Amino acid sequence: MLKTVIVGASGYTGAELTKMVFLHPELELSGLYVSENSVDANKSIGDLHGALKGLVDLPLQPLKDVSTVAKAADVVLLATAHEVSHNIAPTFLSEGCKVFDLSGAFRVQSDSFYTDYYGFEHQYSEWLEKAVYGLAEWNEADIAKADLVAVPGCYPTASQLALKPLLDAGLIDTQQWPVINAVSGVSGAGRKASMTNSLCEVSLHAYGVFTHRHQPEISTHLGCDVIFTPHLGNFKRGILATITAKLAEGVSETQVTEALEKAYENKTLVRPLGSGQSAKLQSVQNTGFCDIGWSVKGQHVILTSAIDNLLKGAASQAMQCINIRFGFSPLTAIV
Ligand SMILES: NC(=O)C1=CN([C@@H]2O[C@H](COP(=O)(O)OP(=O)(O)OC[C@H]3O[C@@H](n4cnc5c(N)ncnc54)[C@H](OP(=O)(O)O)[C@@H]3O)[C@@H](O)[C@H]2O)C=CC1
Ligand SMILES: CC(=O)N[C@@H](CCC(=O)OP(=O)(O)O)C(=O)O
Repeated sequence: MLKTVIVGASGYTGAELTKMVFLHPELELSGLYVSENSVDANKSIGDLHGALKGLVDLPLQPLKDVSTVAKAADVVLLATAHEVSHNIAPTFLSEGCKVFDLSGAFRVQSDSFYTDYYGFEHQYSEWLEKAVYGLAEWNEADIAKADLVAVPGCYPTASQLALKPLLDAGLIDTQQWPVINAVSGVSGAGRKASMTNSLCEVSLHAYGVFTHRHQPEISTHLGCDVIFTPHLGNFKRGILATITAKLAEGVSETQVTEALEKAYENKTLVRPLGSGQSAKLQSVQNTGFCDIGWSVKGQHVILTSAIDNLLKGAASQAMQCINIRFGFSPLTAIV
């Protein structure tokens, strides 16, 4: 059994991770942590997240000495804000832990990206270079050898899973940048209350127009410029991305269908729905699936991609990466 620690366990993705680690036959939940001065320190996680009550009643321990926690752990899941992950991941790594980071702290291998989009200067270029991007269906070989996995963001997961098969097959005319409009539920903003993510205050609106940090994350990993506009919707969880792209000259609907079906033929967690179908949130909420639908008219394709932001967009994708890294059966603790 691998001793597994979750930092940021009281948050939305932390609670999802806690449940999956509890269910995993090869992982032992050895510690749940929050910040040193957290208002939730020493509370039982089951008292904060009722769904866990009676299953996992471990206390949320204040994270004081990272080195000591690291020495007693094999696997570390960081469900913490970007800068927190950036600050503590290197200590876990230097103690030999395998680290799976849900934040954006190690996703894009460029120092200036962090000053431009995250507001802090990256201090750990060597770890940034070694980090493996955890887009599970596409990066298995590297994930299987990684010490540090940077689990992709939620919008980047939904967007890339739909576009990548078509780009890799050369079916997109990249002179016209694919346009991604995506709507997320408010749990995407985390558990801490604020006016911008209060369910009663949220209407349906775009945000981060031309400035959201997921635009460069998507472009970098796809190797193709995109226009990305996120929207916030007044529902709890899920992301629906609607993507419009221009097809290369002469590409048919059949080629689009074949590329998507071939890419995911042995990948249970990504479900190509078929031509003329639209992905919908209801089918993926509270699951680790990504559903993809598409339609072609003339030289354009419209793809729809739906995921649960907390699961496929974060915690269950992290669990896929753990399963790949340690050679466990791919769906363990997910389905
Ligand atoms: N929500 C989503 O849909 C997605 C989130 N992510 C990323 O995953 C990470 C976690 O997100 P989410 O679960 O939504 O966040 P939450 O805000 O819900 O939870 C954050 C957690 O981190 C803890 N924390 C804060 N500061 C520290 C610290 N210094 N040391 C240890 N623990 C700390 C918080 O507890 P306390 O403050 O009480 O200490 C809490 O447990 C973020 O990086 C986010 O960007 C990625 C994809 C999707
Ligand atoms: C609705 C909402 O606020 N969503 C978050 C994205 C959550 C996510 O994917 O997290 P990373 O920050 O780890 O990339 C946002 O737009 O900032």
